[in-house]
Amino acid sequence: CTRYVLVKNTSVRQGIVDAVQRALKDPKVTSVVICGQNGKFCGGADIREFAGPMSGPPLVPMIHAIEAVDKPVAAAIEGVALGGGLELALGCHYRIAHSKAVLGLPEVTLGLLPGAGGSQRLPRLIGLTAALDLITTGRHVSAAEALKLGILDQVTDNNAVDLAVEFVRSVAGQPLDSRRLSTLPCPCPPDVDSLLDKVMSKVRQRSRGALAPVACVQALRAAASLPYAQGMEKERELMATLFNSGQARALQYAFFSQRVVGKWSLPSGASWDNSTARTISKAAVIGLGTMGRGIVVALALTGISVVAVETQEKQLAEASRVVPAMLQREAGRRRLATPPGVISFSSNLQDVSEVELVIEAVFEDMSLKLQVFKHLASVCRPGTLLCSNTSGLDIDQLAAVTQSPGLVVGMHFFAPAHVMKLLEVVYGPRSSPEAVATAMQLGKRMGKVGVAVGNCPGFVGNRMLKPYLEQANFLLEEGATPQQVDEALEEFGFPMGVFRMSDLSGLDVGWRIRKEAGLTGPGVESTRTRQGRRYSPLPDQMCEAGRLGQKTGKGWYQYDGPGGRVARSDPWVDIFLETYRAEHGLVARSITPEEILERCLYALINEGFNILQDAVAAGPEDIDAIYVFGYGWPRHRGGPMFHAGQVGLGRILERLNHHHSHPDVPHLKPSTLLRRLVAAGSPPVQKWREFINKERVHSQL
Ligand SMILES: CCCCCCC/C=C/C(=O)SCCNC(=O)CCNC(=O)[C@H](O)C(C)(C)COP(=O)(O)OP(=O)(O)OC[C@H]1O[C@@H](n2cnc3c(N)ncnc32)[C@H](O)[C@@H]1OP(=O)(O)O
Repeated sequence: CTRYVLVKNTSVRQGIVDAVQRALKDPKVTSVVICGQNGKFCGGADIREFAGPMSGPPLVPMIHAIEAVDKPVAAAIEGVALGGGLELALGCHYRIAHSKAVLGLPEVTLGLLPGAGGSQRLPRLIGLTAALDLITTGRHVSAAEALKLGILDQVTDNNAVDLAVEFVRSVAGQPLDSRRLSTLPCPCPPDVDSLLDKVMSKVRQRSRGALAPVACVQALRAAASLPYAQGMEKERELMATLFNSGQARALQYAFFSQRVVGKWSLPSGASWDNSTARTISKAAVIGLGTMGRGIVVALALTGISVVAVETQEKQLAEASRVVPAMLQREAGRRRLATPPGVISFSSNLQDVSEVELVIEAVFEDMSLKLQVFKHLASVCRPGTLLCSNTSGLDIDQLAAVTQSPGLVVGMHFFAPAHVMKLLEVVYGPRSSPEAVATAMQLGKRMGKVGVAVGNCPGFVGNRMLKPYLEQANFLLEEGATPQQVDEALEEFGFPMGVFRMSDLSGLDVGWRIRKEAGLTGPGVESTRTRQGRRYSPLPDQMCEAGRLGQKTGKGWYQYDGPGGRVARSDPWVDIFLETYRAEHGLVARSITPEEILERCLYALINEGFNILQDAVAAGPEDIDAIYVFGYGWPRHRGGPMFHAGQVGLGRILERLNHHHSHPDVPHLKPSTLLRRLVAAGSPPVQKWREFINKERVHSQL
């Protein structure tokens, strides 16, 4: 990393060891201040170095040696003190920070724990309860919060290094024993065991199957119950287990994927570093349903003035009441004092004439969207960027009805739009680099992880979801229950299985799309083959029976009335499935969780390979970021494409071939790209981009 001082970087550690030794030996030095370069204290270990063997002075003894020094040592924290950076500061006797500094122990988000004494020193400094919160969530805290928690001794709006120098001079000669955290007892509440048990069950529930949060609680239990040296031994053991786990590799990959997708590039050669984004200060949102309202809030939170338009009076009145409250709540959650943006509500499309960018968020219906785009093209001043919040419709068709198709892109938000991190920025064949750059930059301002994707039905996320859903329905036909399928997926780490999710989002969403595609509806014959492919009419029949999910109180599960949230299995569904199988001459068989995972996940992964092959996504990181941030793919499994690499591409190919050859499980024909990767010796995921580009040059894809 060029911008942050990283302690695992060998030369930095060696530099600190040498300087401290010089200071110790020099009788003229009475006190020491450790600071970073260029206003940044330390971002922690260099994550890239985790892949190789560690060289140079180890961190743990280095921090211990600093703590043992008999001259006062202060950390002057500017910018960030994260991970190993904060652990270094905890080894110092005093911590002085600038008011804008950010502190934290985010190791858990990288599949690790604070393994340079942080898990043992922090609870001794701020108490077990607060340390459990910071270490198991990895959340960053402001200097003000850190001061309140007791992590910092002083905070300044002026120069933190100057203050630290003045401070350590003032305490030179004073006893340091009480400042050496490793020597202190850990302040614990009286019911320490019950607290630890409670936190353990919370982290297990929150991050199903993730190892690091569990190890963090174990390390903190050691801090609470053991002397420091034994606690350190436990920290070392736990760290060694985590360090070599696939989960740490997956989470570190996810950290870099999130940054890789920001450096977008299009097949045309346009990219983040050769395209100029416009800065937007006034925008409009058309359509104030659930999505539109969330988008208005997300925009307003960035300080952009928003014209919120809804032509239906009732919906407009409701939105005018609900949106300000949503904005207030979200601003509070993000600890923003007052919502900065200004929102004006209108029922007149004419009122968007002065804005720089419009996001259309009307109902997902092409003819309606075309009508809105035509209208916008006539109302907006020339040069206005027109974006559609569509989840899979053709962006180019929308662009075609405007005078400037280059200024049209898709901005696919995920519900709730002011909360969910993912934003697919969809470029059509005519979208200009400027339009893509502006949408990506706007996404970043809204705190989203923006991923630039090509224009095809469903884009990346929903295109991959289709074969996944299809296989889940086929499994019901073959003998599985919705609970069995959901349990296998939830055990894998999804927060919700496919049927529970479908009940939450409403079964009618997919029903409408299938009707538009002519797959179901009046006049369509009720067979298990439609448009030449195996088709399961099960979800259509559920909708026909009025079971639309949570909103009707009944779907794949039953709920306590419409809008109910707690899913309970429903004997009606079992009878429905049995009757269906009998009608179609299907004999239920027993289906294992392994088969469920293979059929659902490998189908989704296979579509991911097709997407890479078609250049709809620039690289596997794009797909993985989409799935982690928008579709609940467990982050500790990196993303579907990373997971494929972990399982082994050869194995995925073999299982897809196996299911594909089964007479009743078509659709799983392995993608050409997957075959070619396997033939090339299954290179690691980080090499796929290069491989694909080479194959494309040689016309092998
Ligand atoms: C017995 C063994 C003992 C070993 C114990 C080791 C214990 C220590 C463990 C750790 O310290 S783990 C690392 C903890 N630190 C972090 O998790 C910080 C991660 N970084 C961030 O949160 C952010 O990057 C930031 C520092 C808050 C800055 O955010 P900003 O938005 O300003 O910039 P970014 O785009 O995120 O980053 C810029 C650039 O820097 C790269 N980078 C950032 N942090 C690291 C890192 N820790 N390691 C490697 N590289 C890092 C990032 O990827 C960007 O690179 P480019 O994309 O520009 O190439």
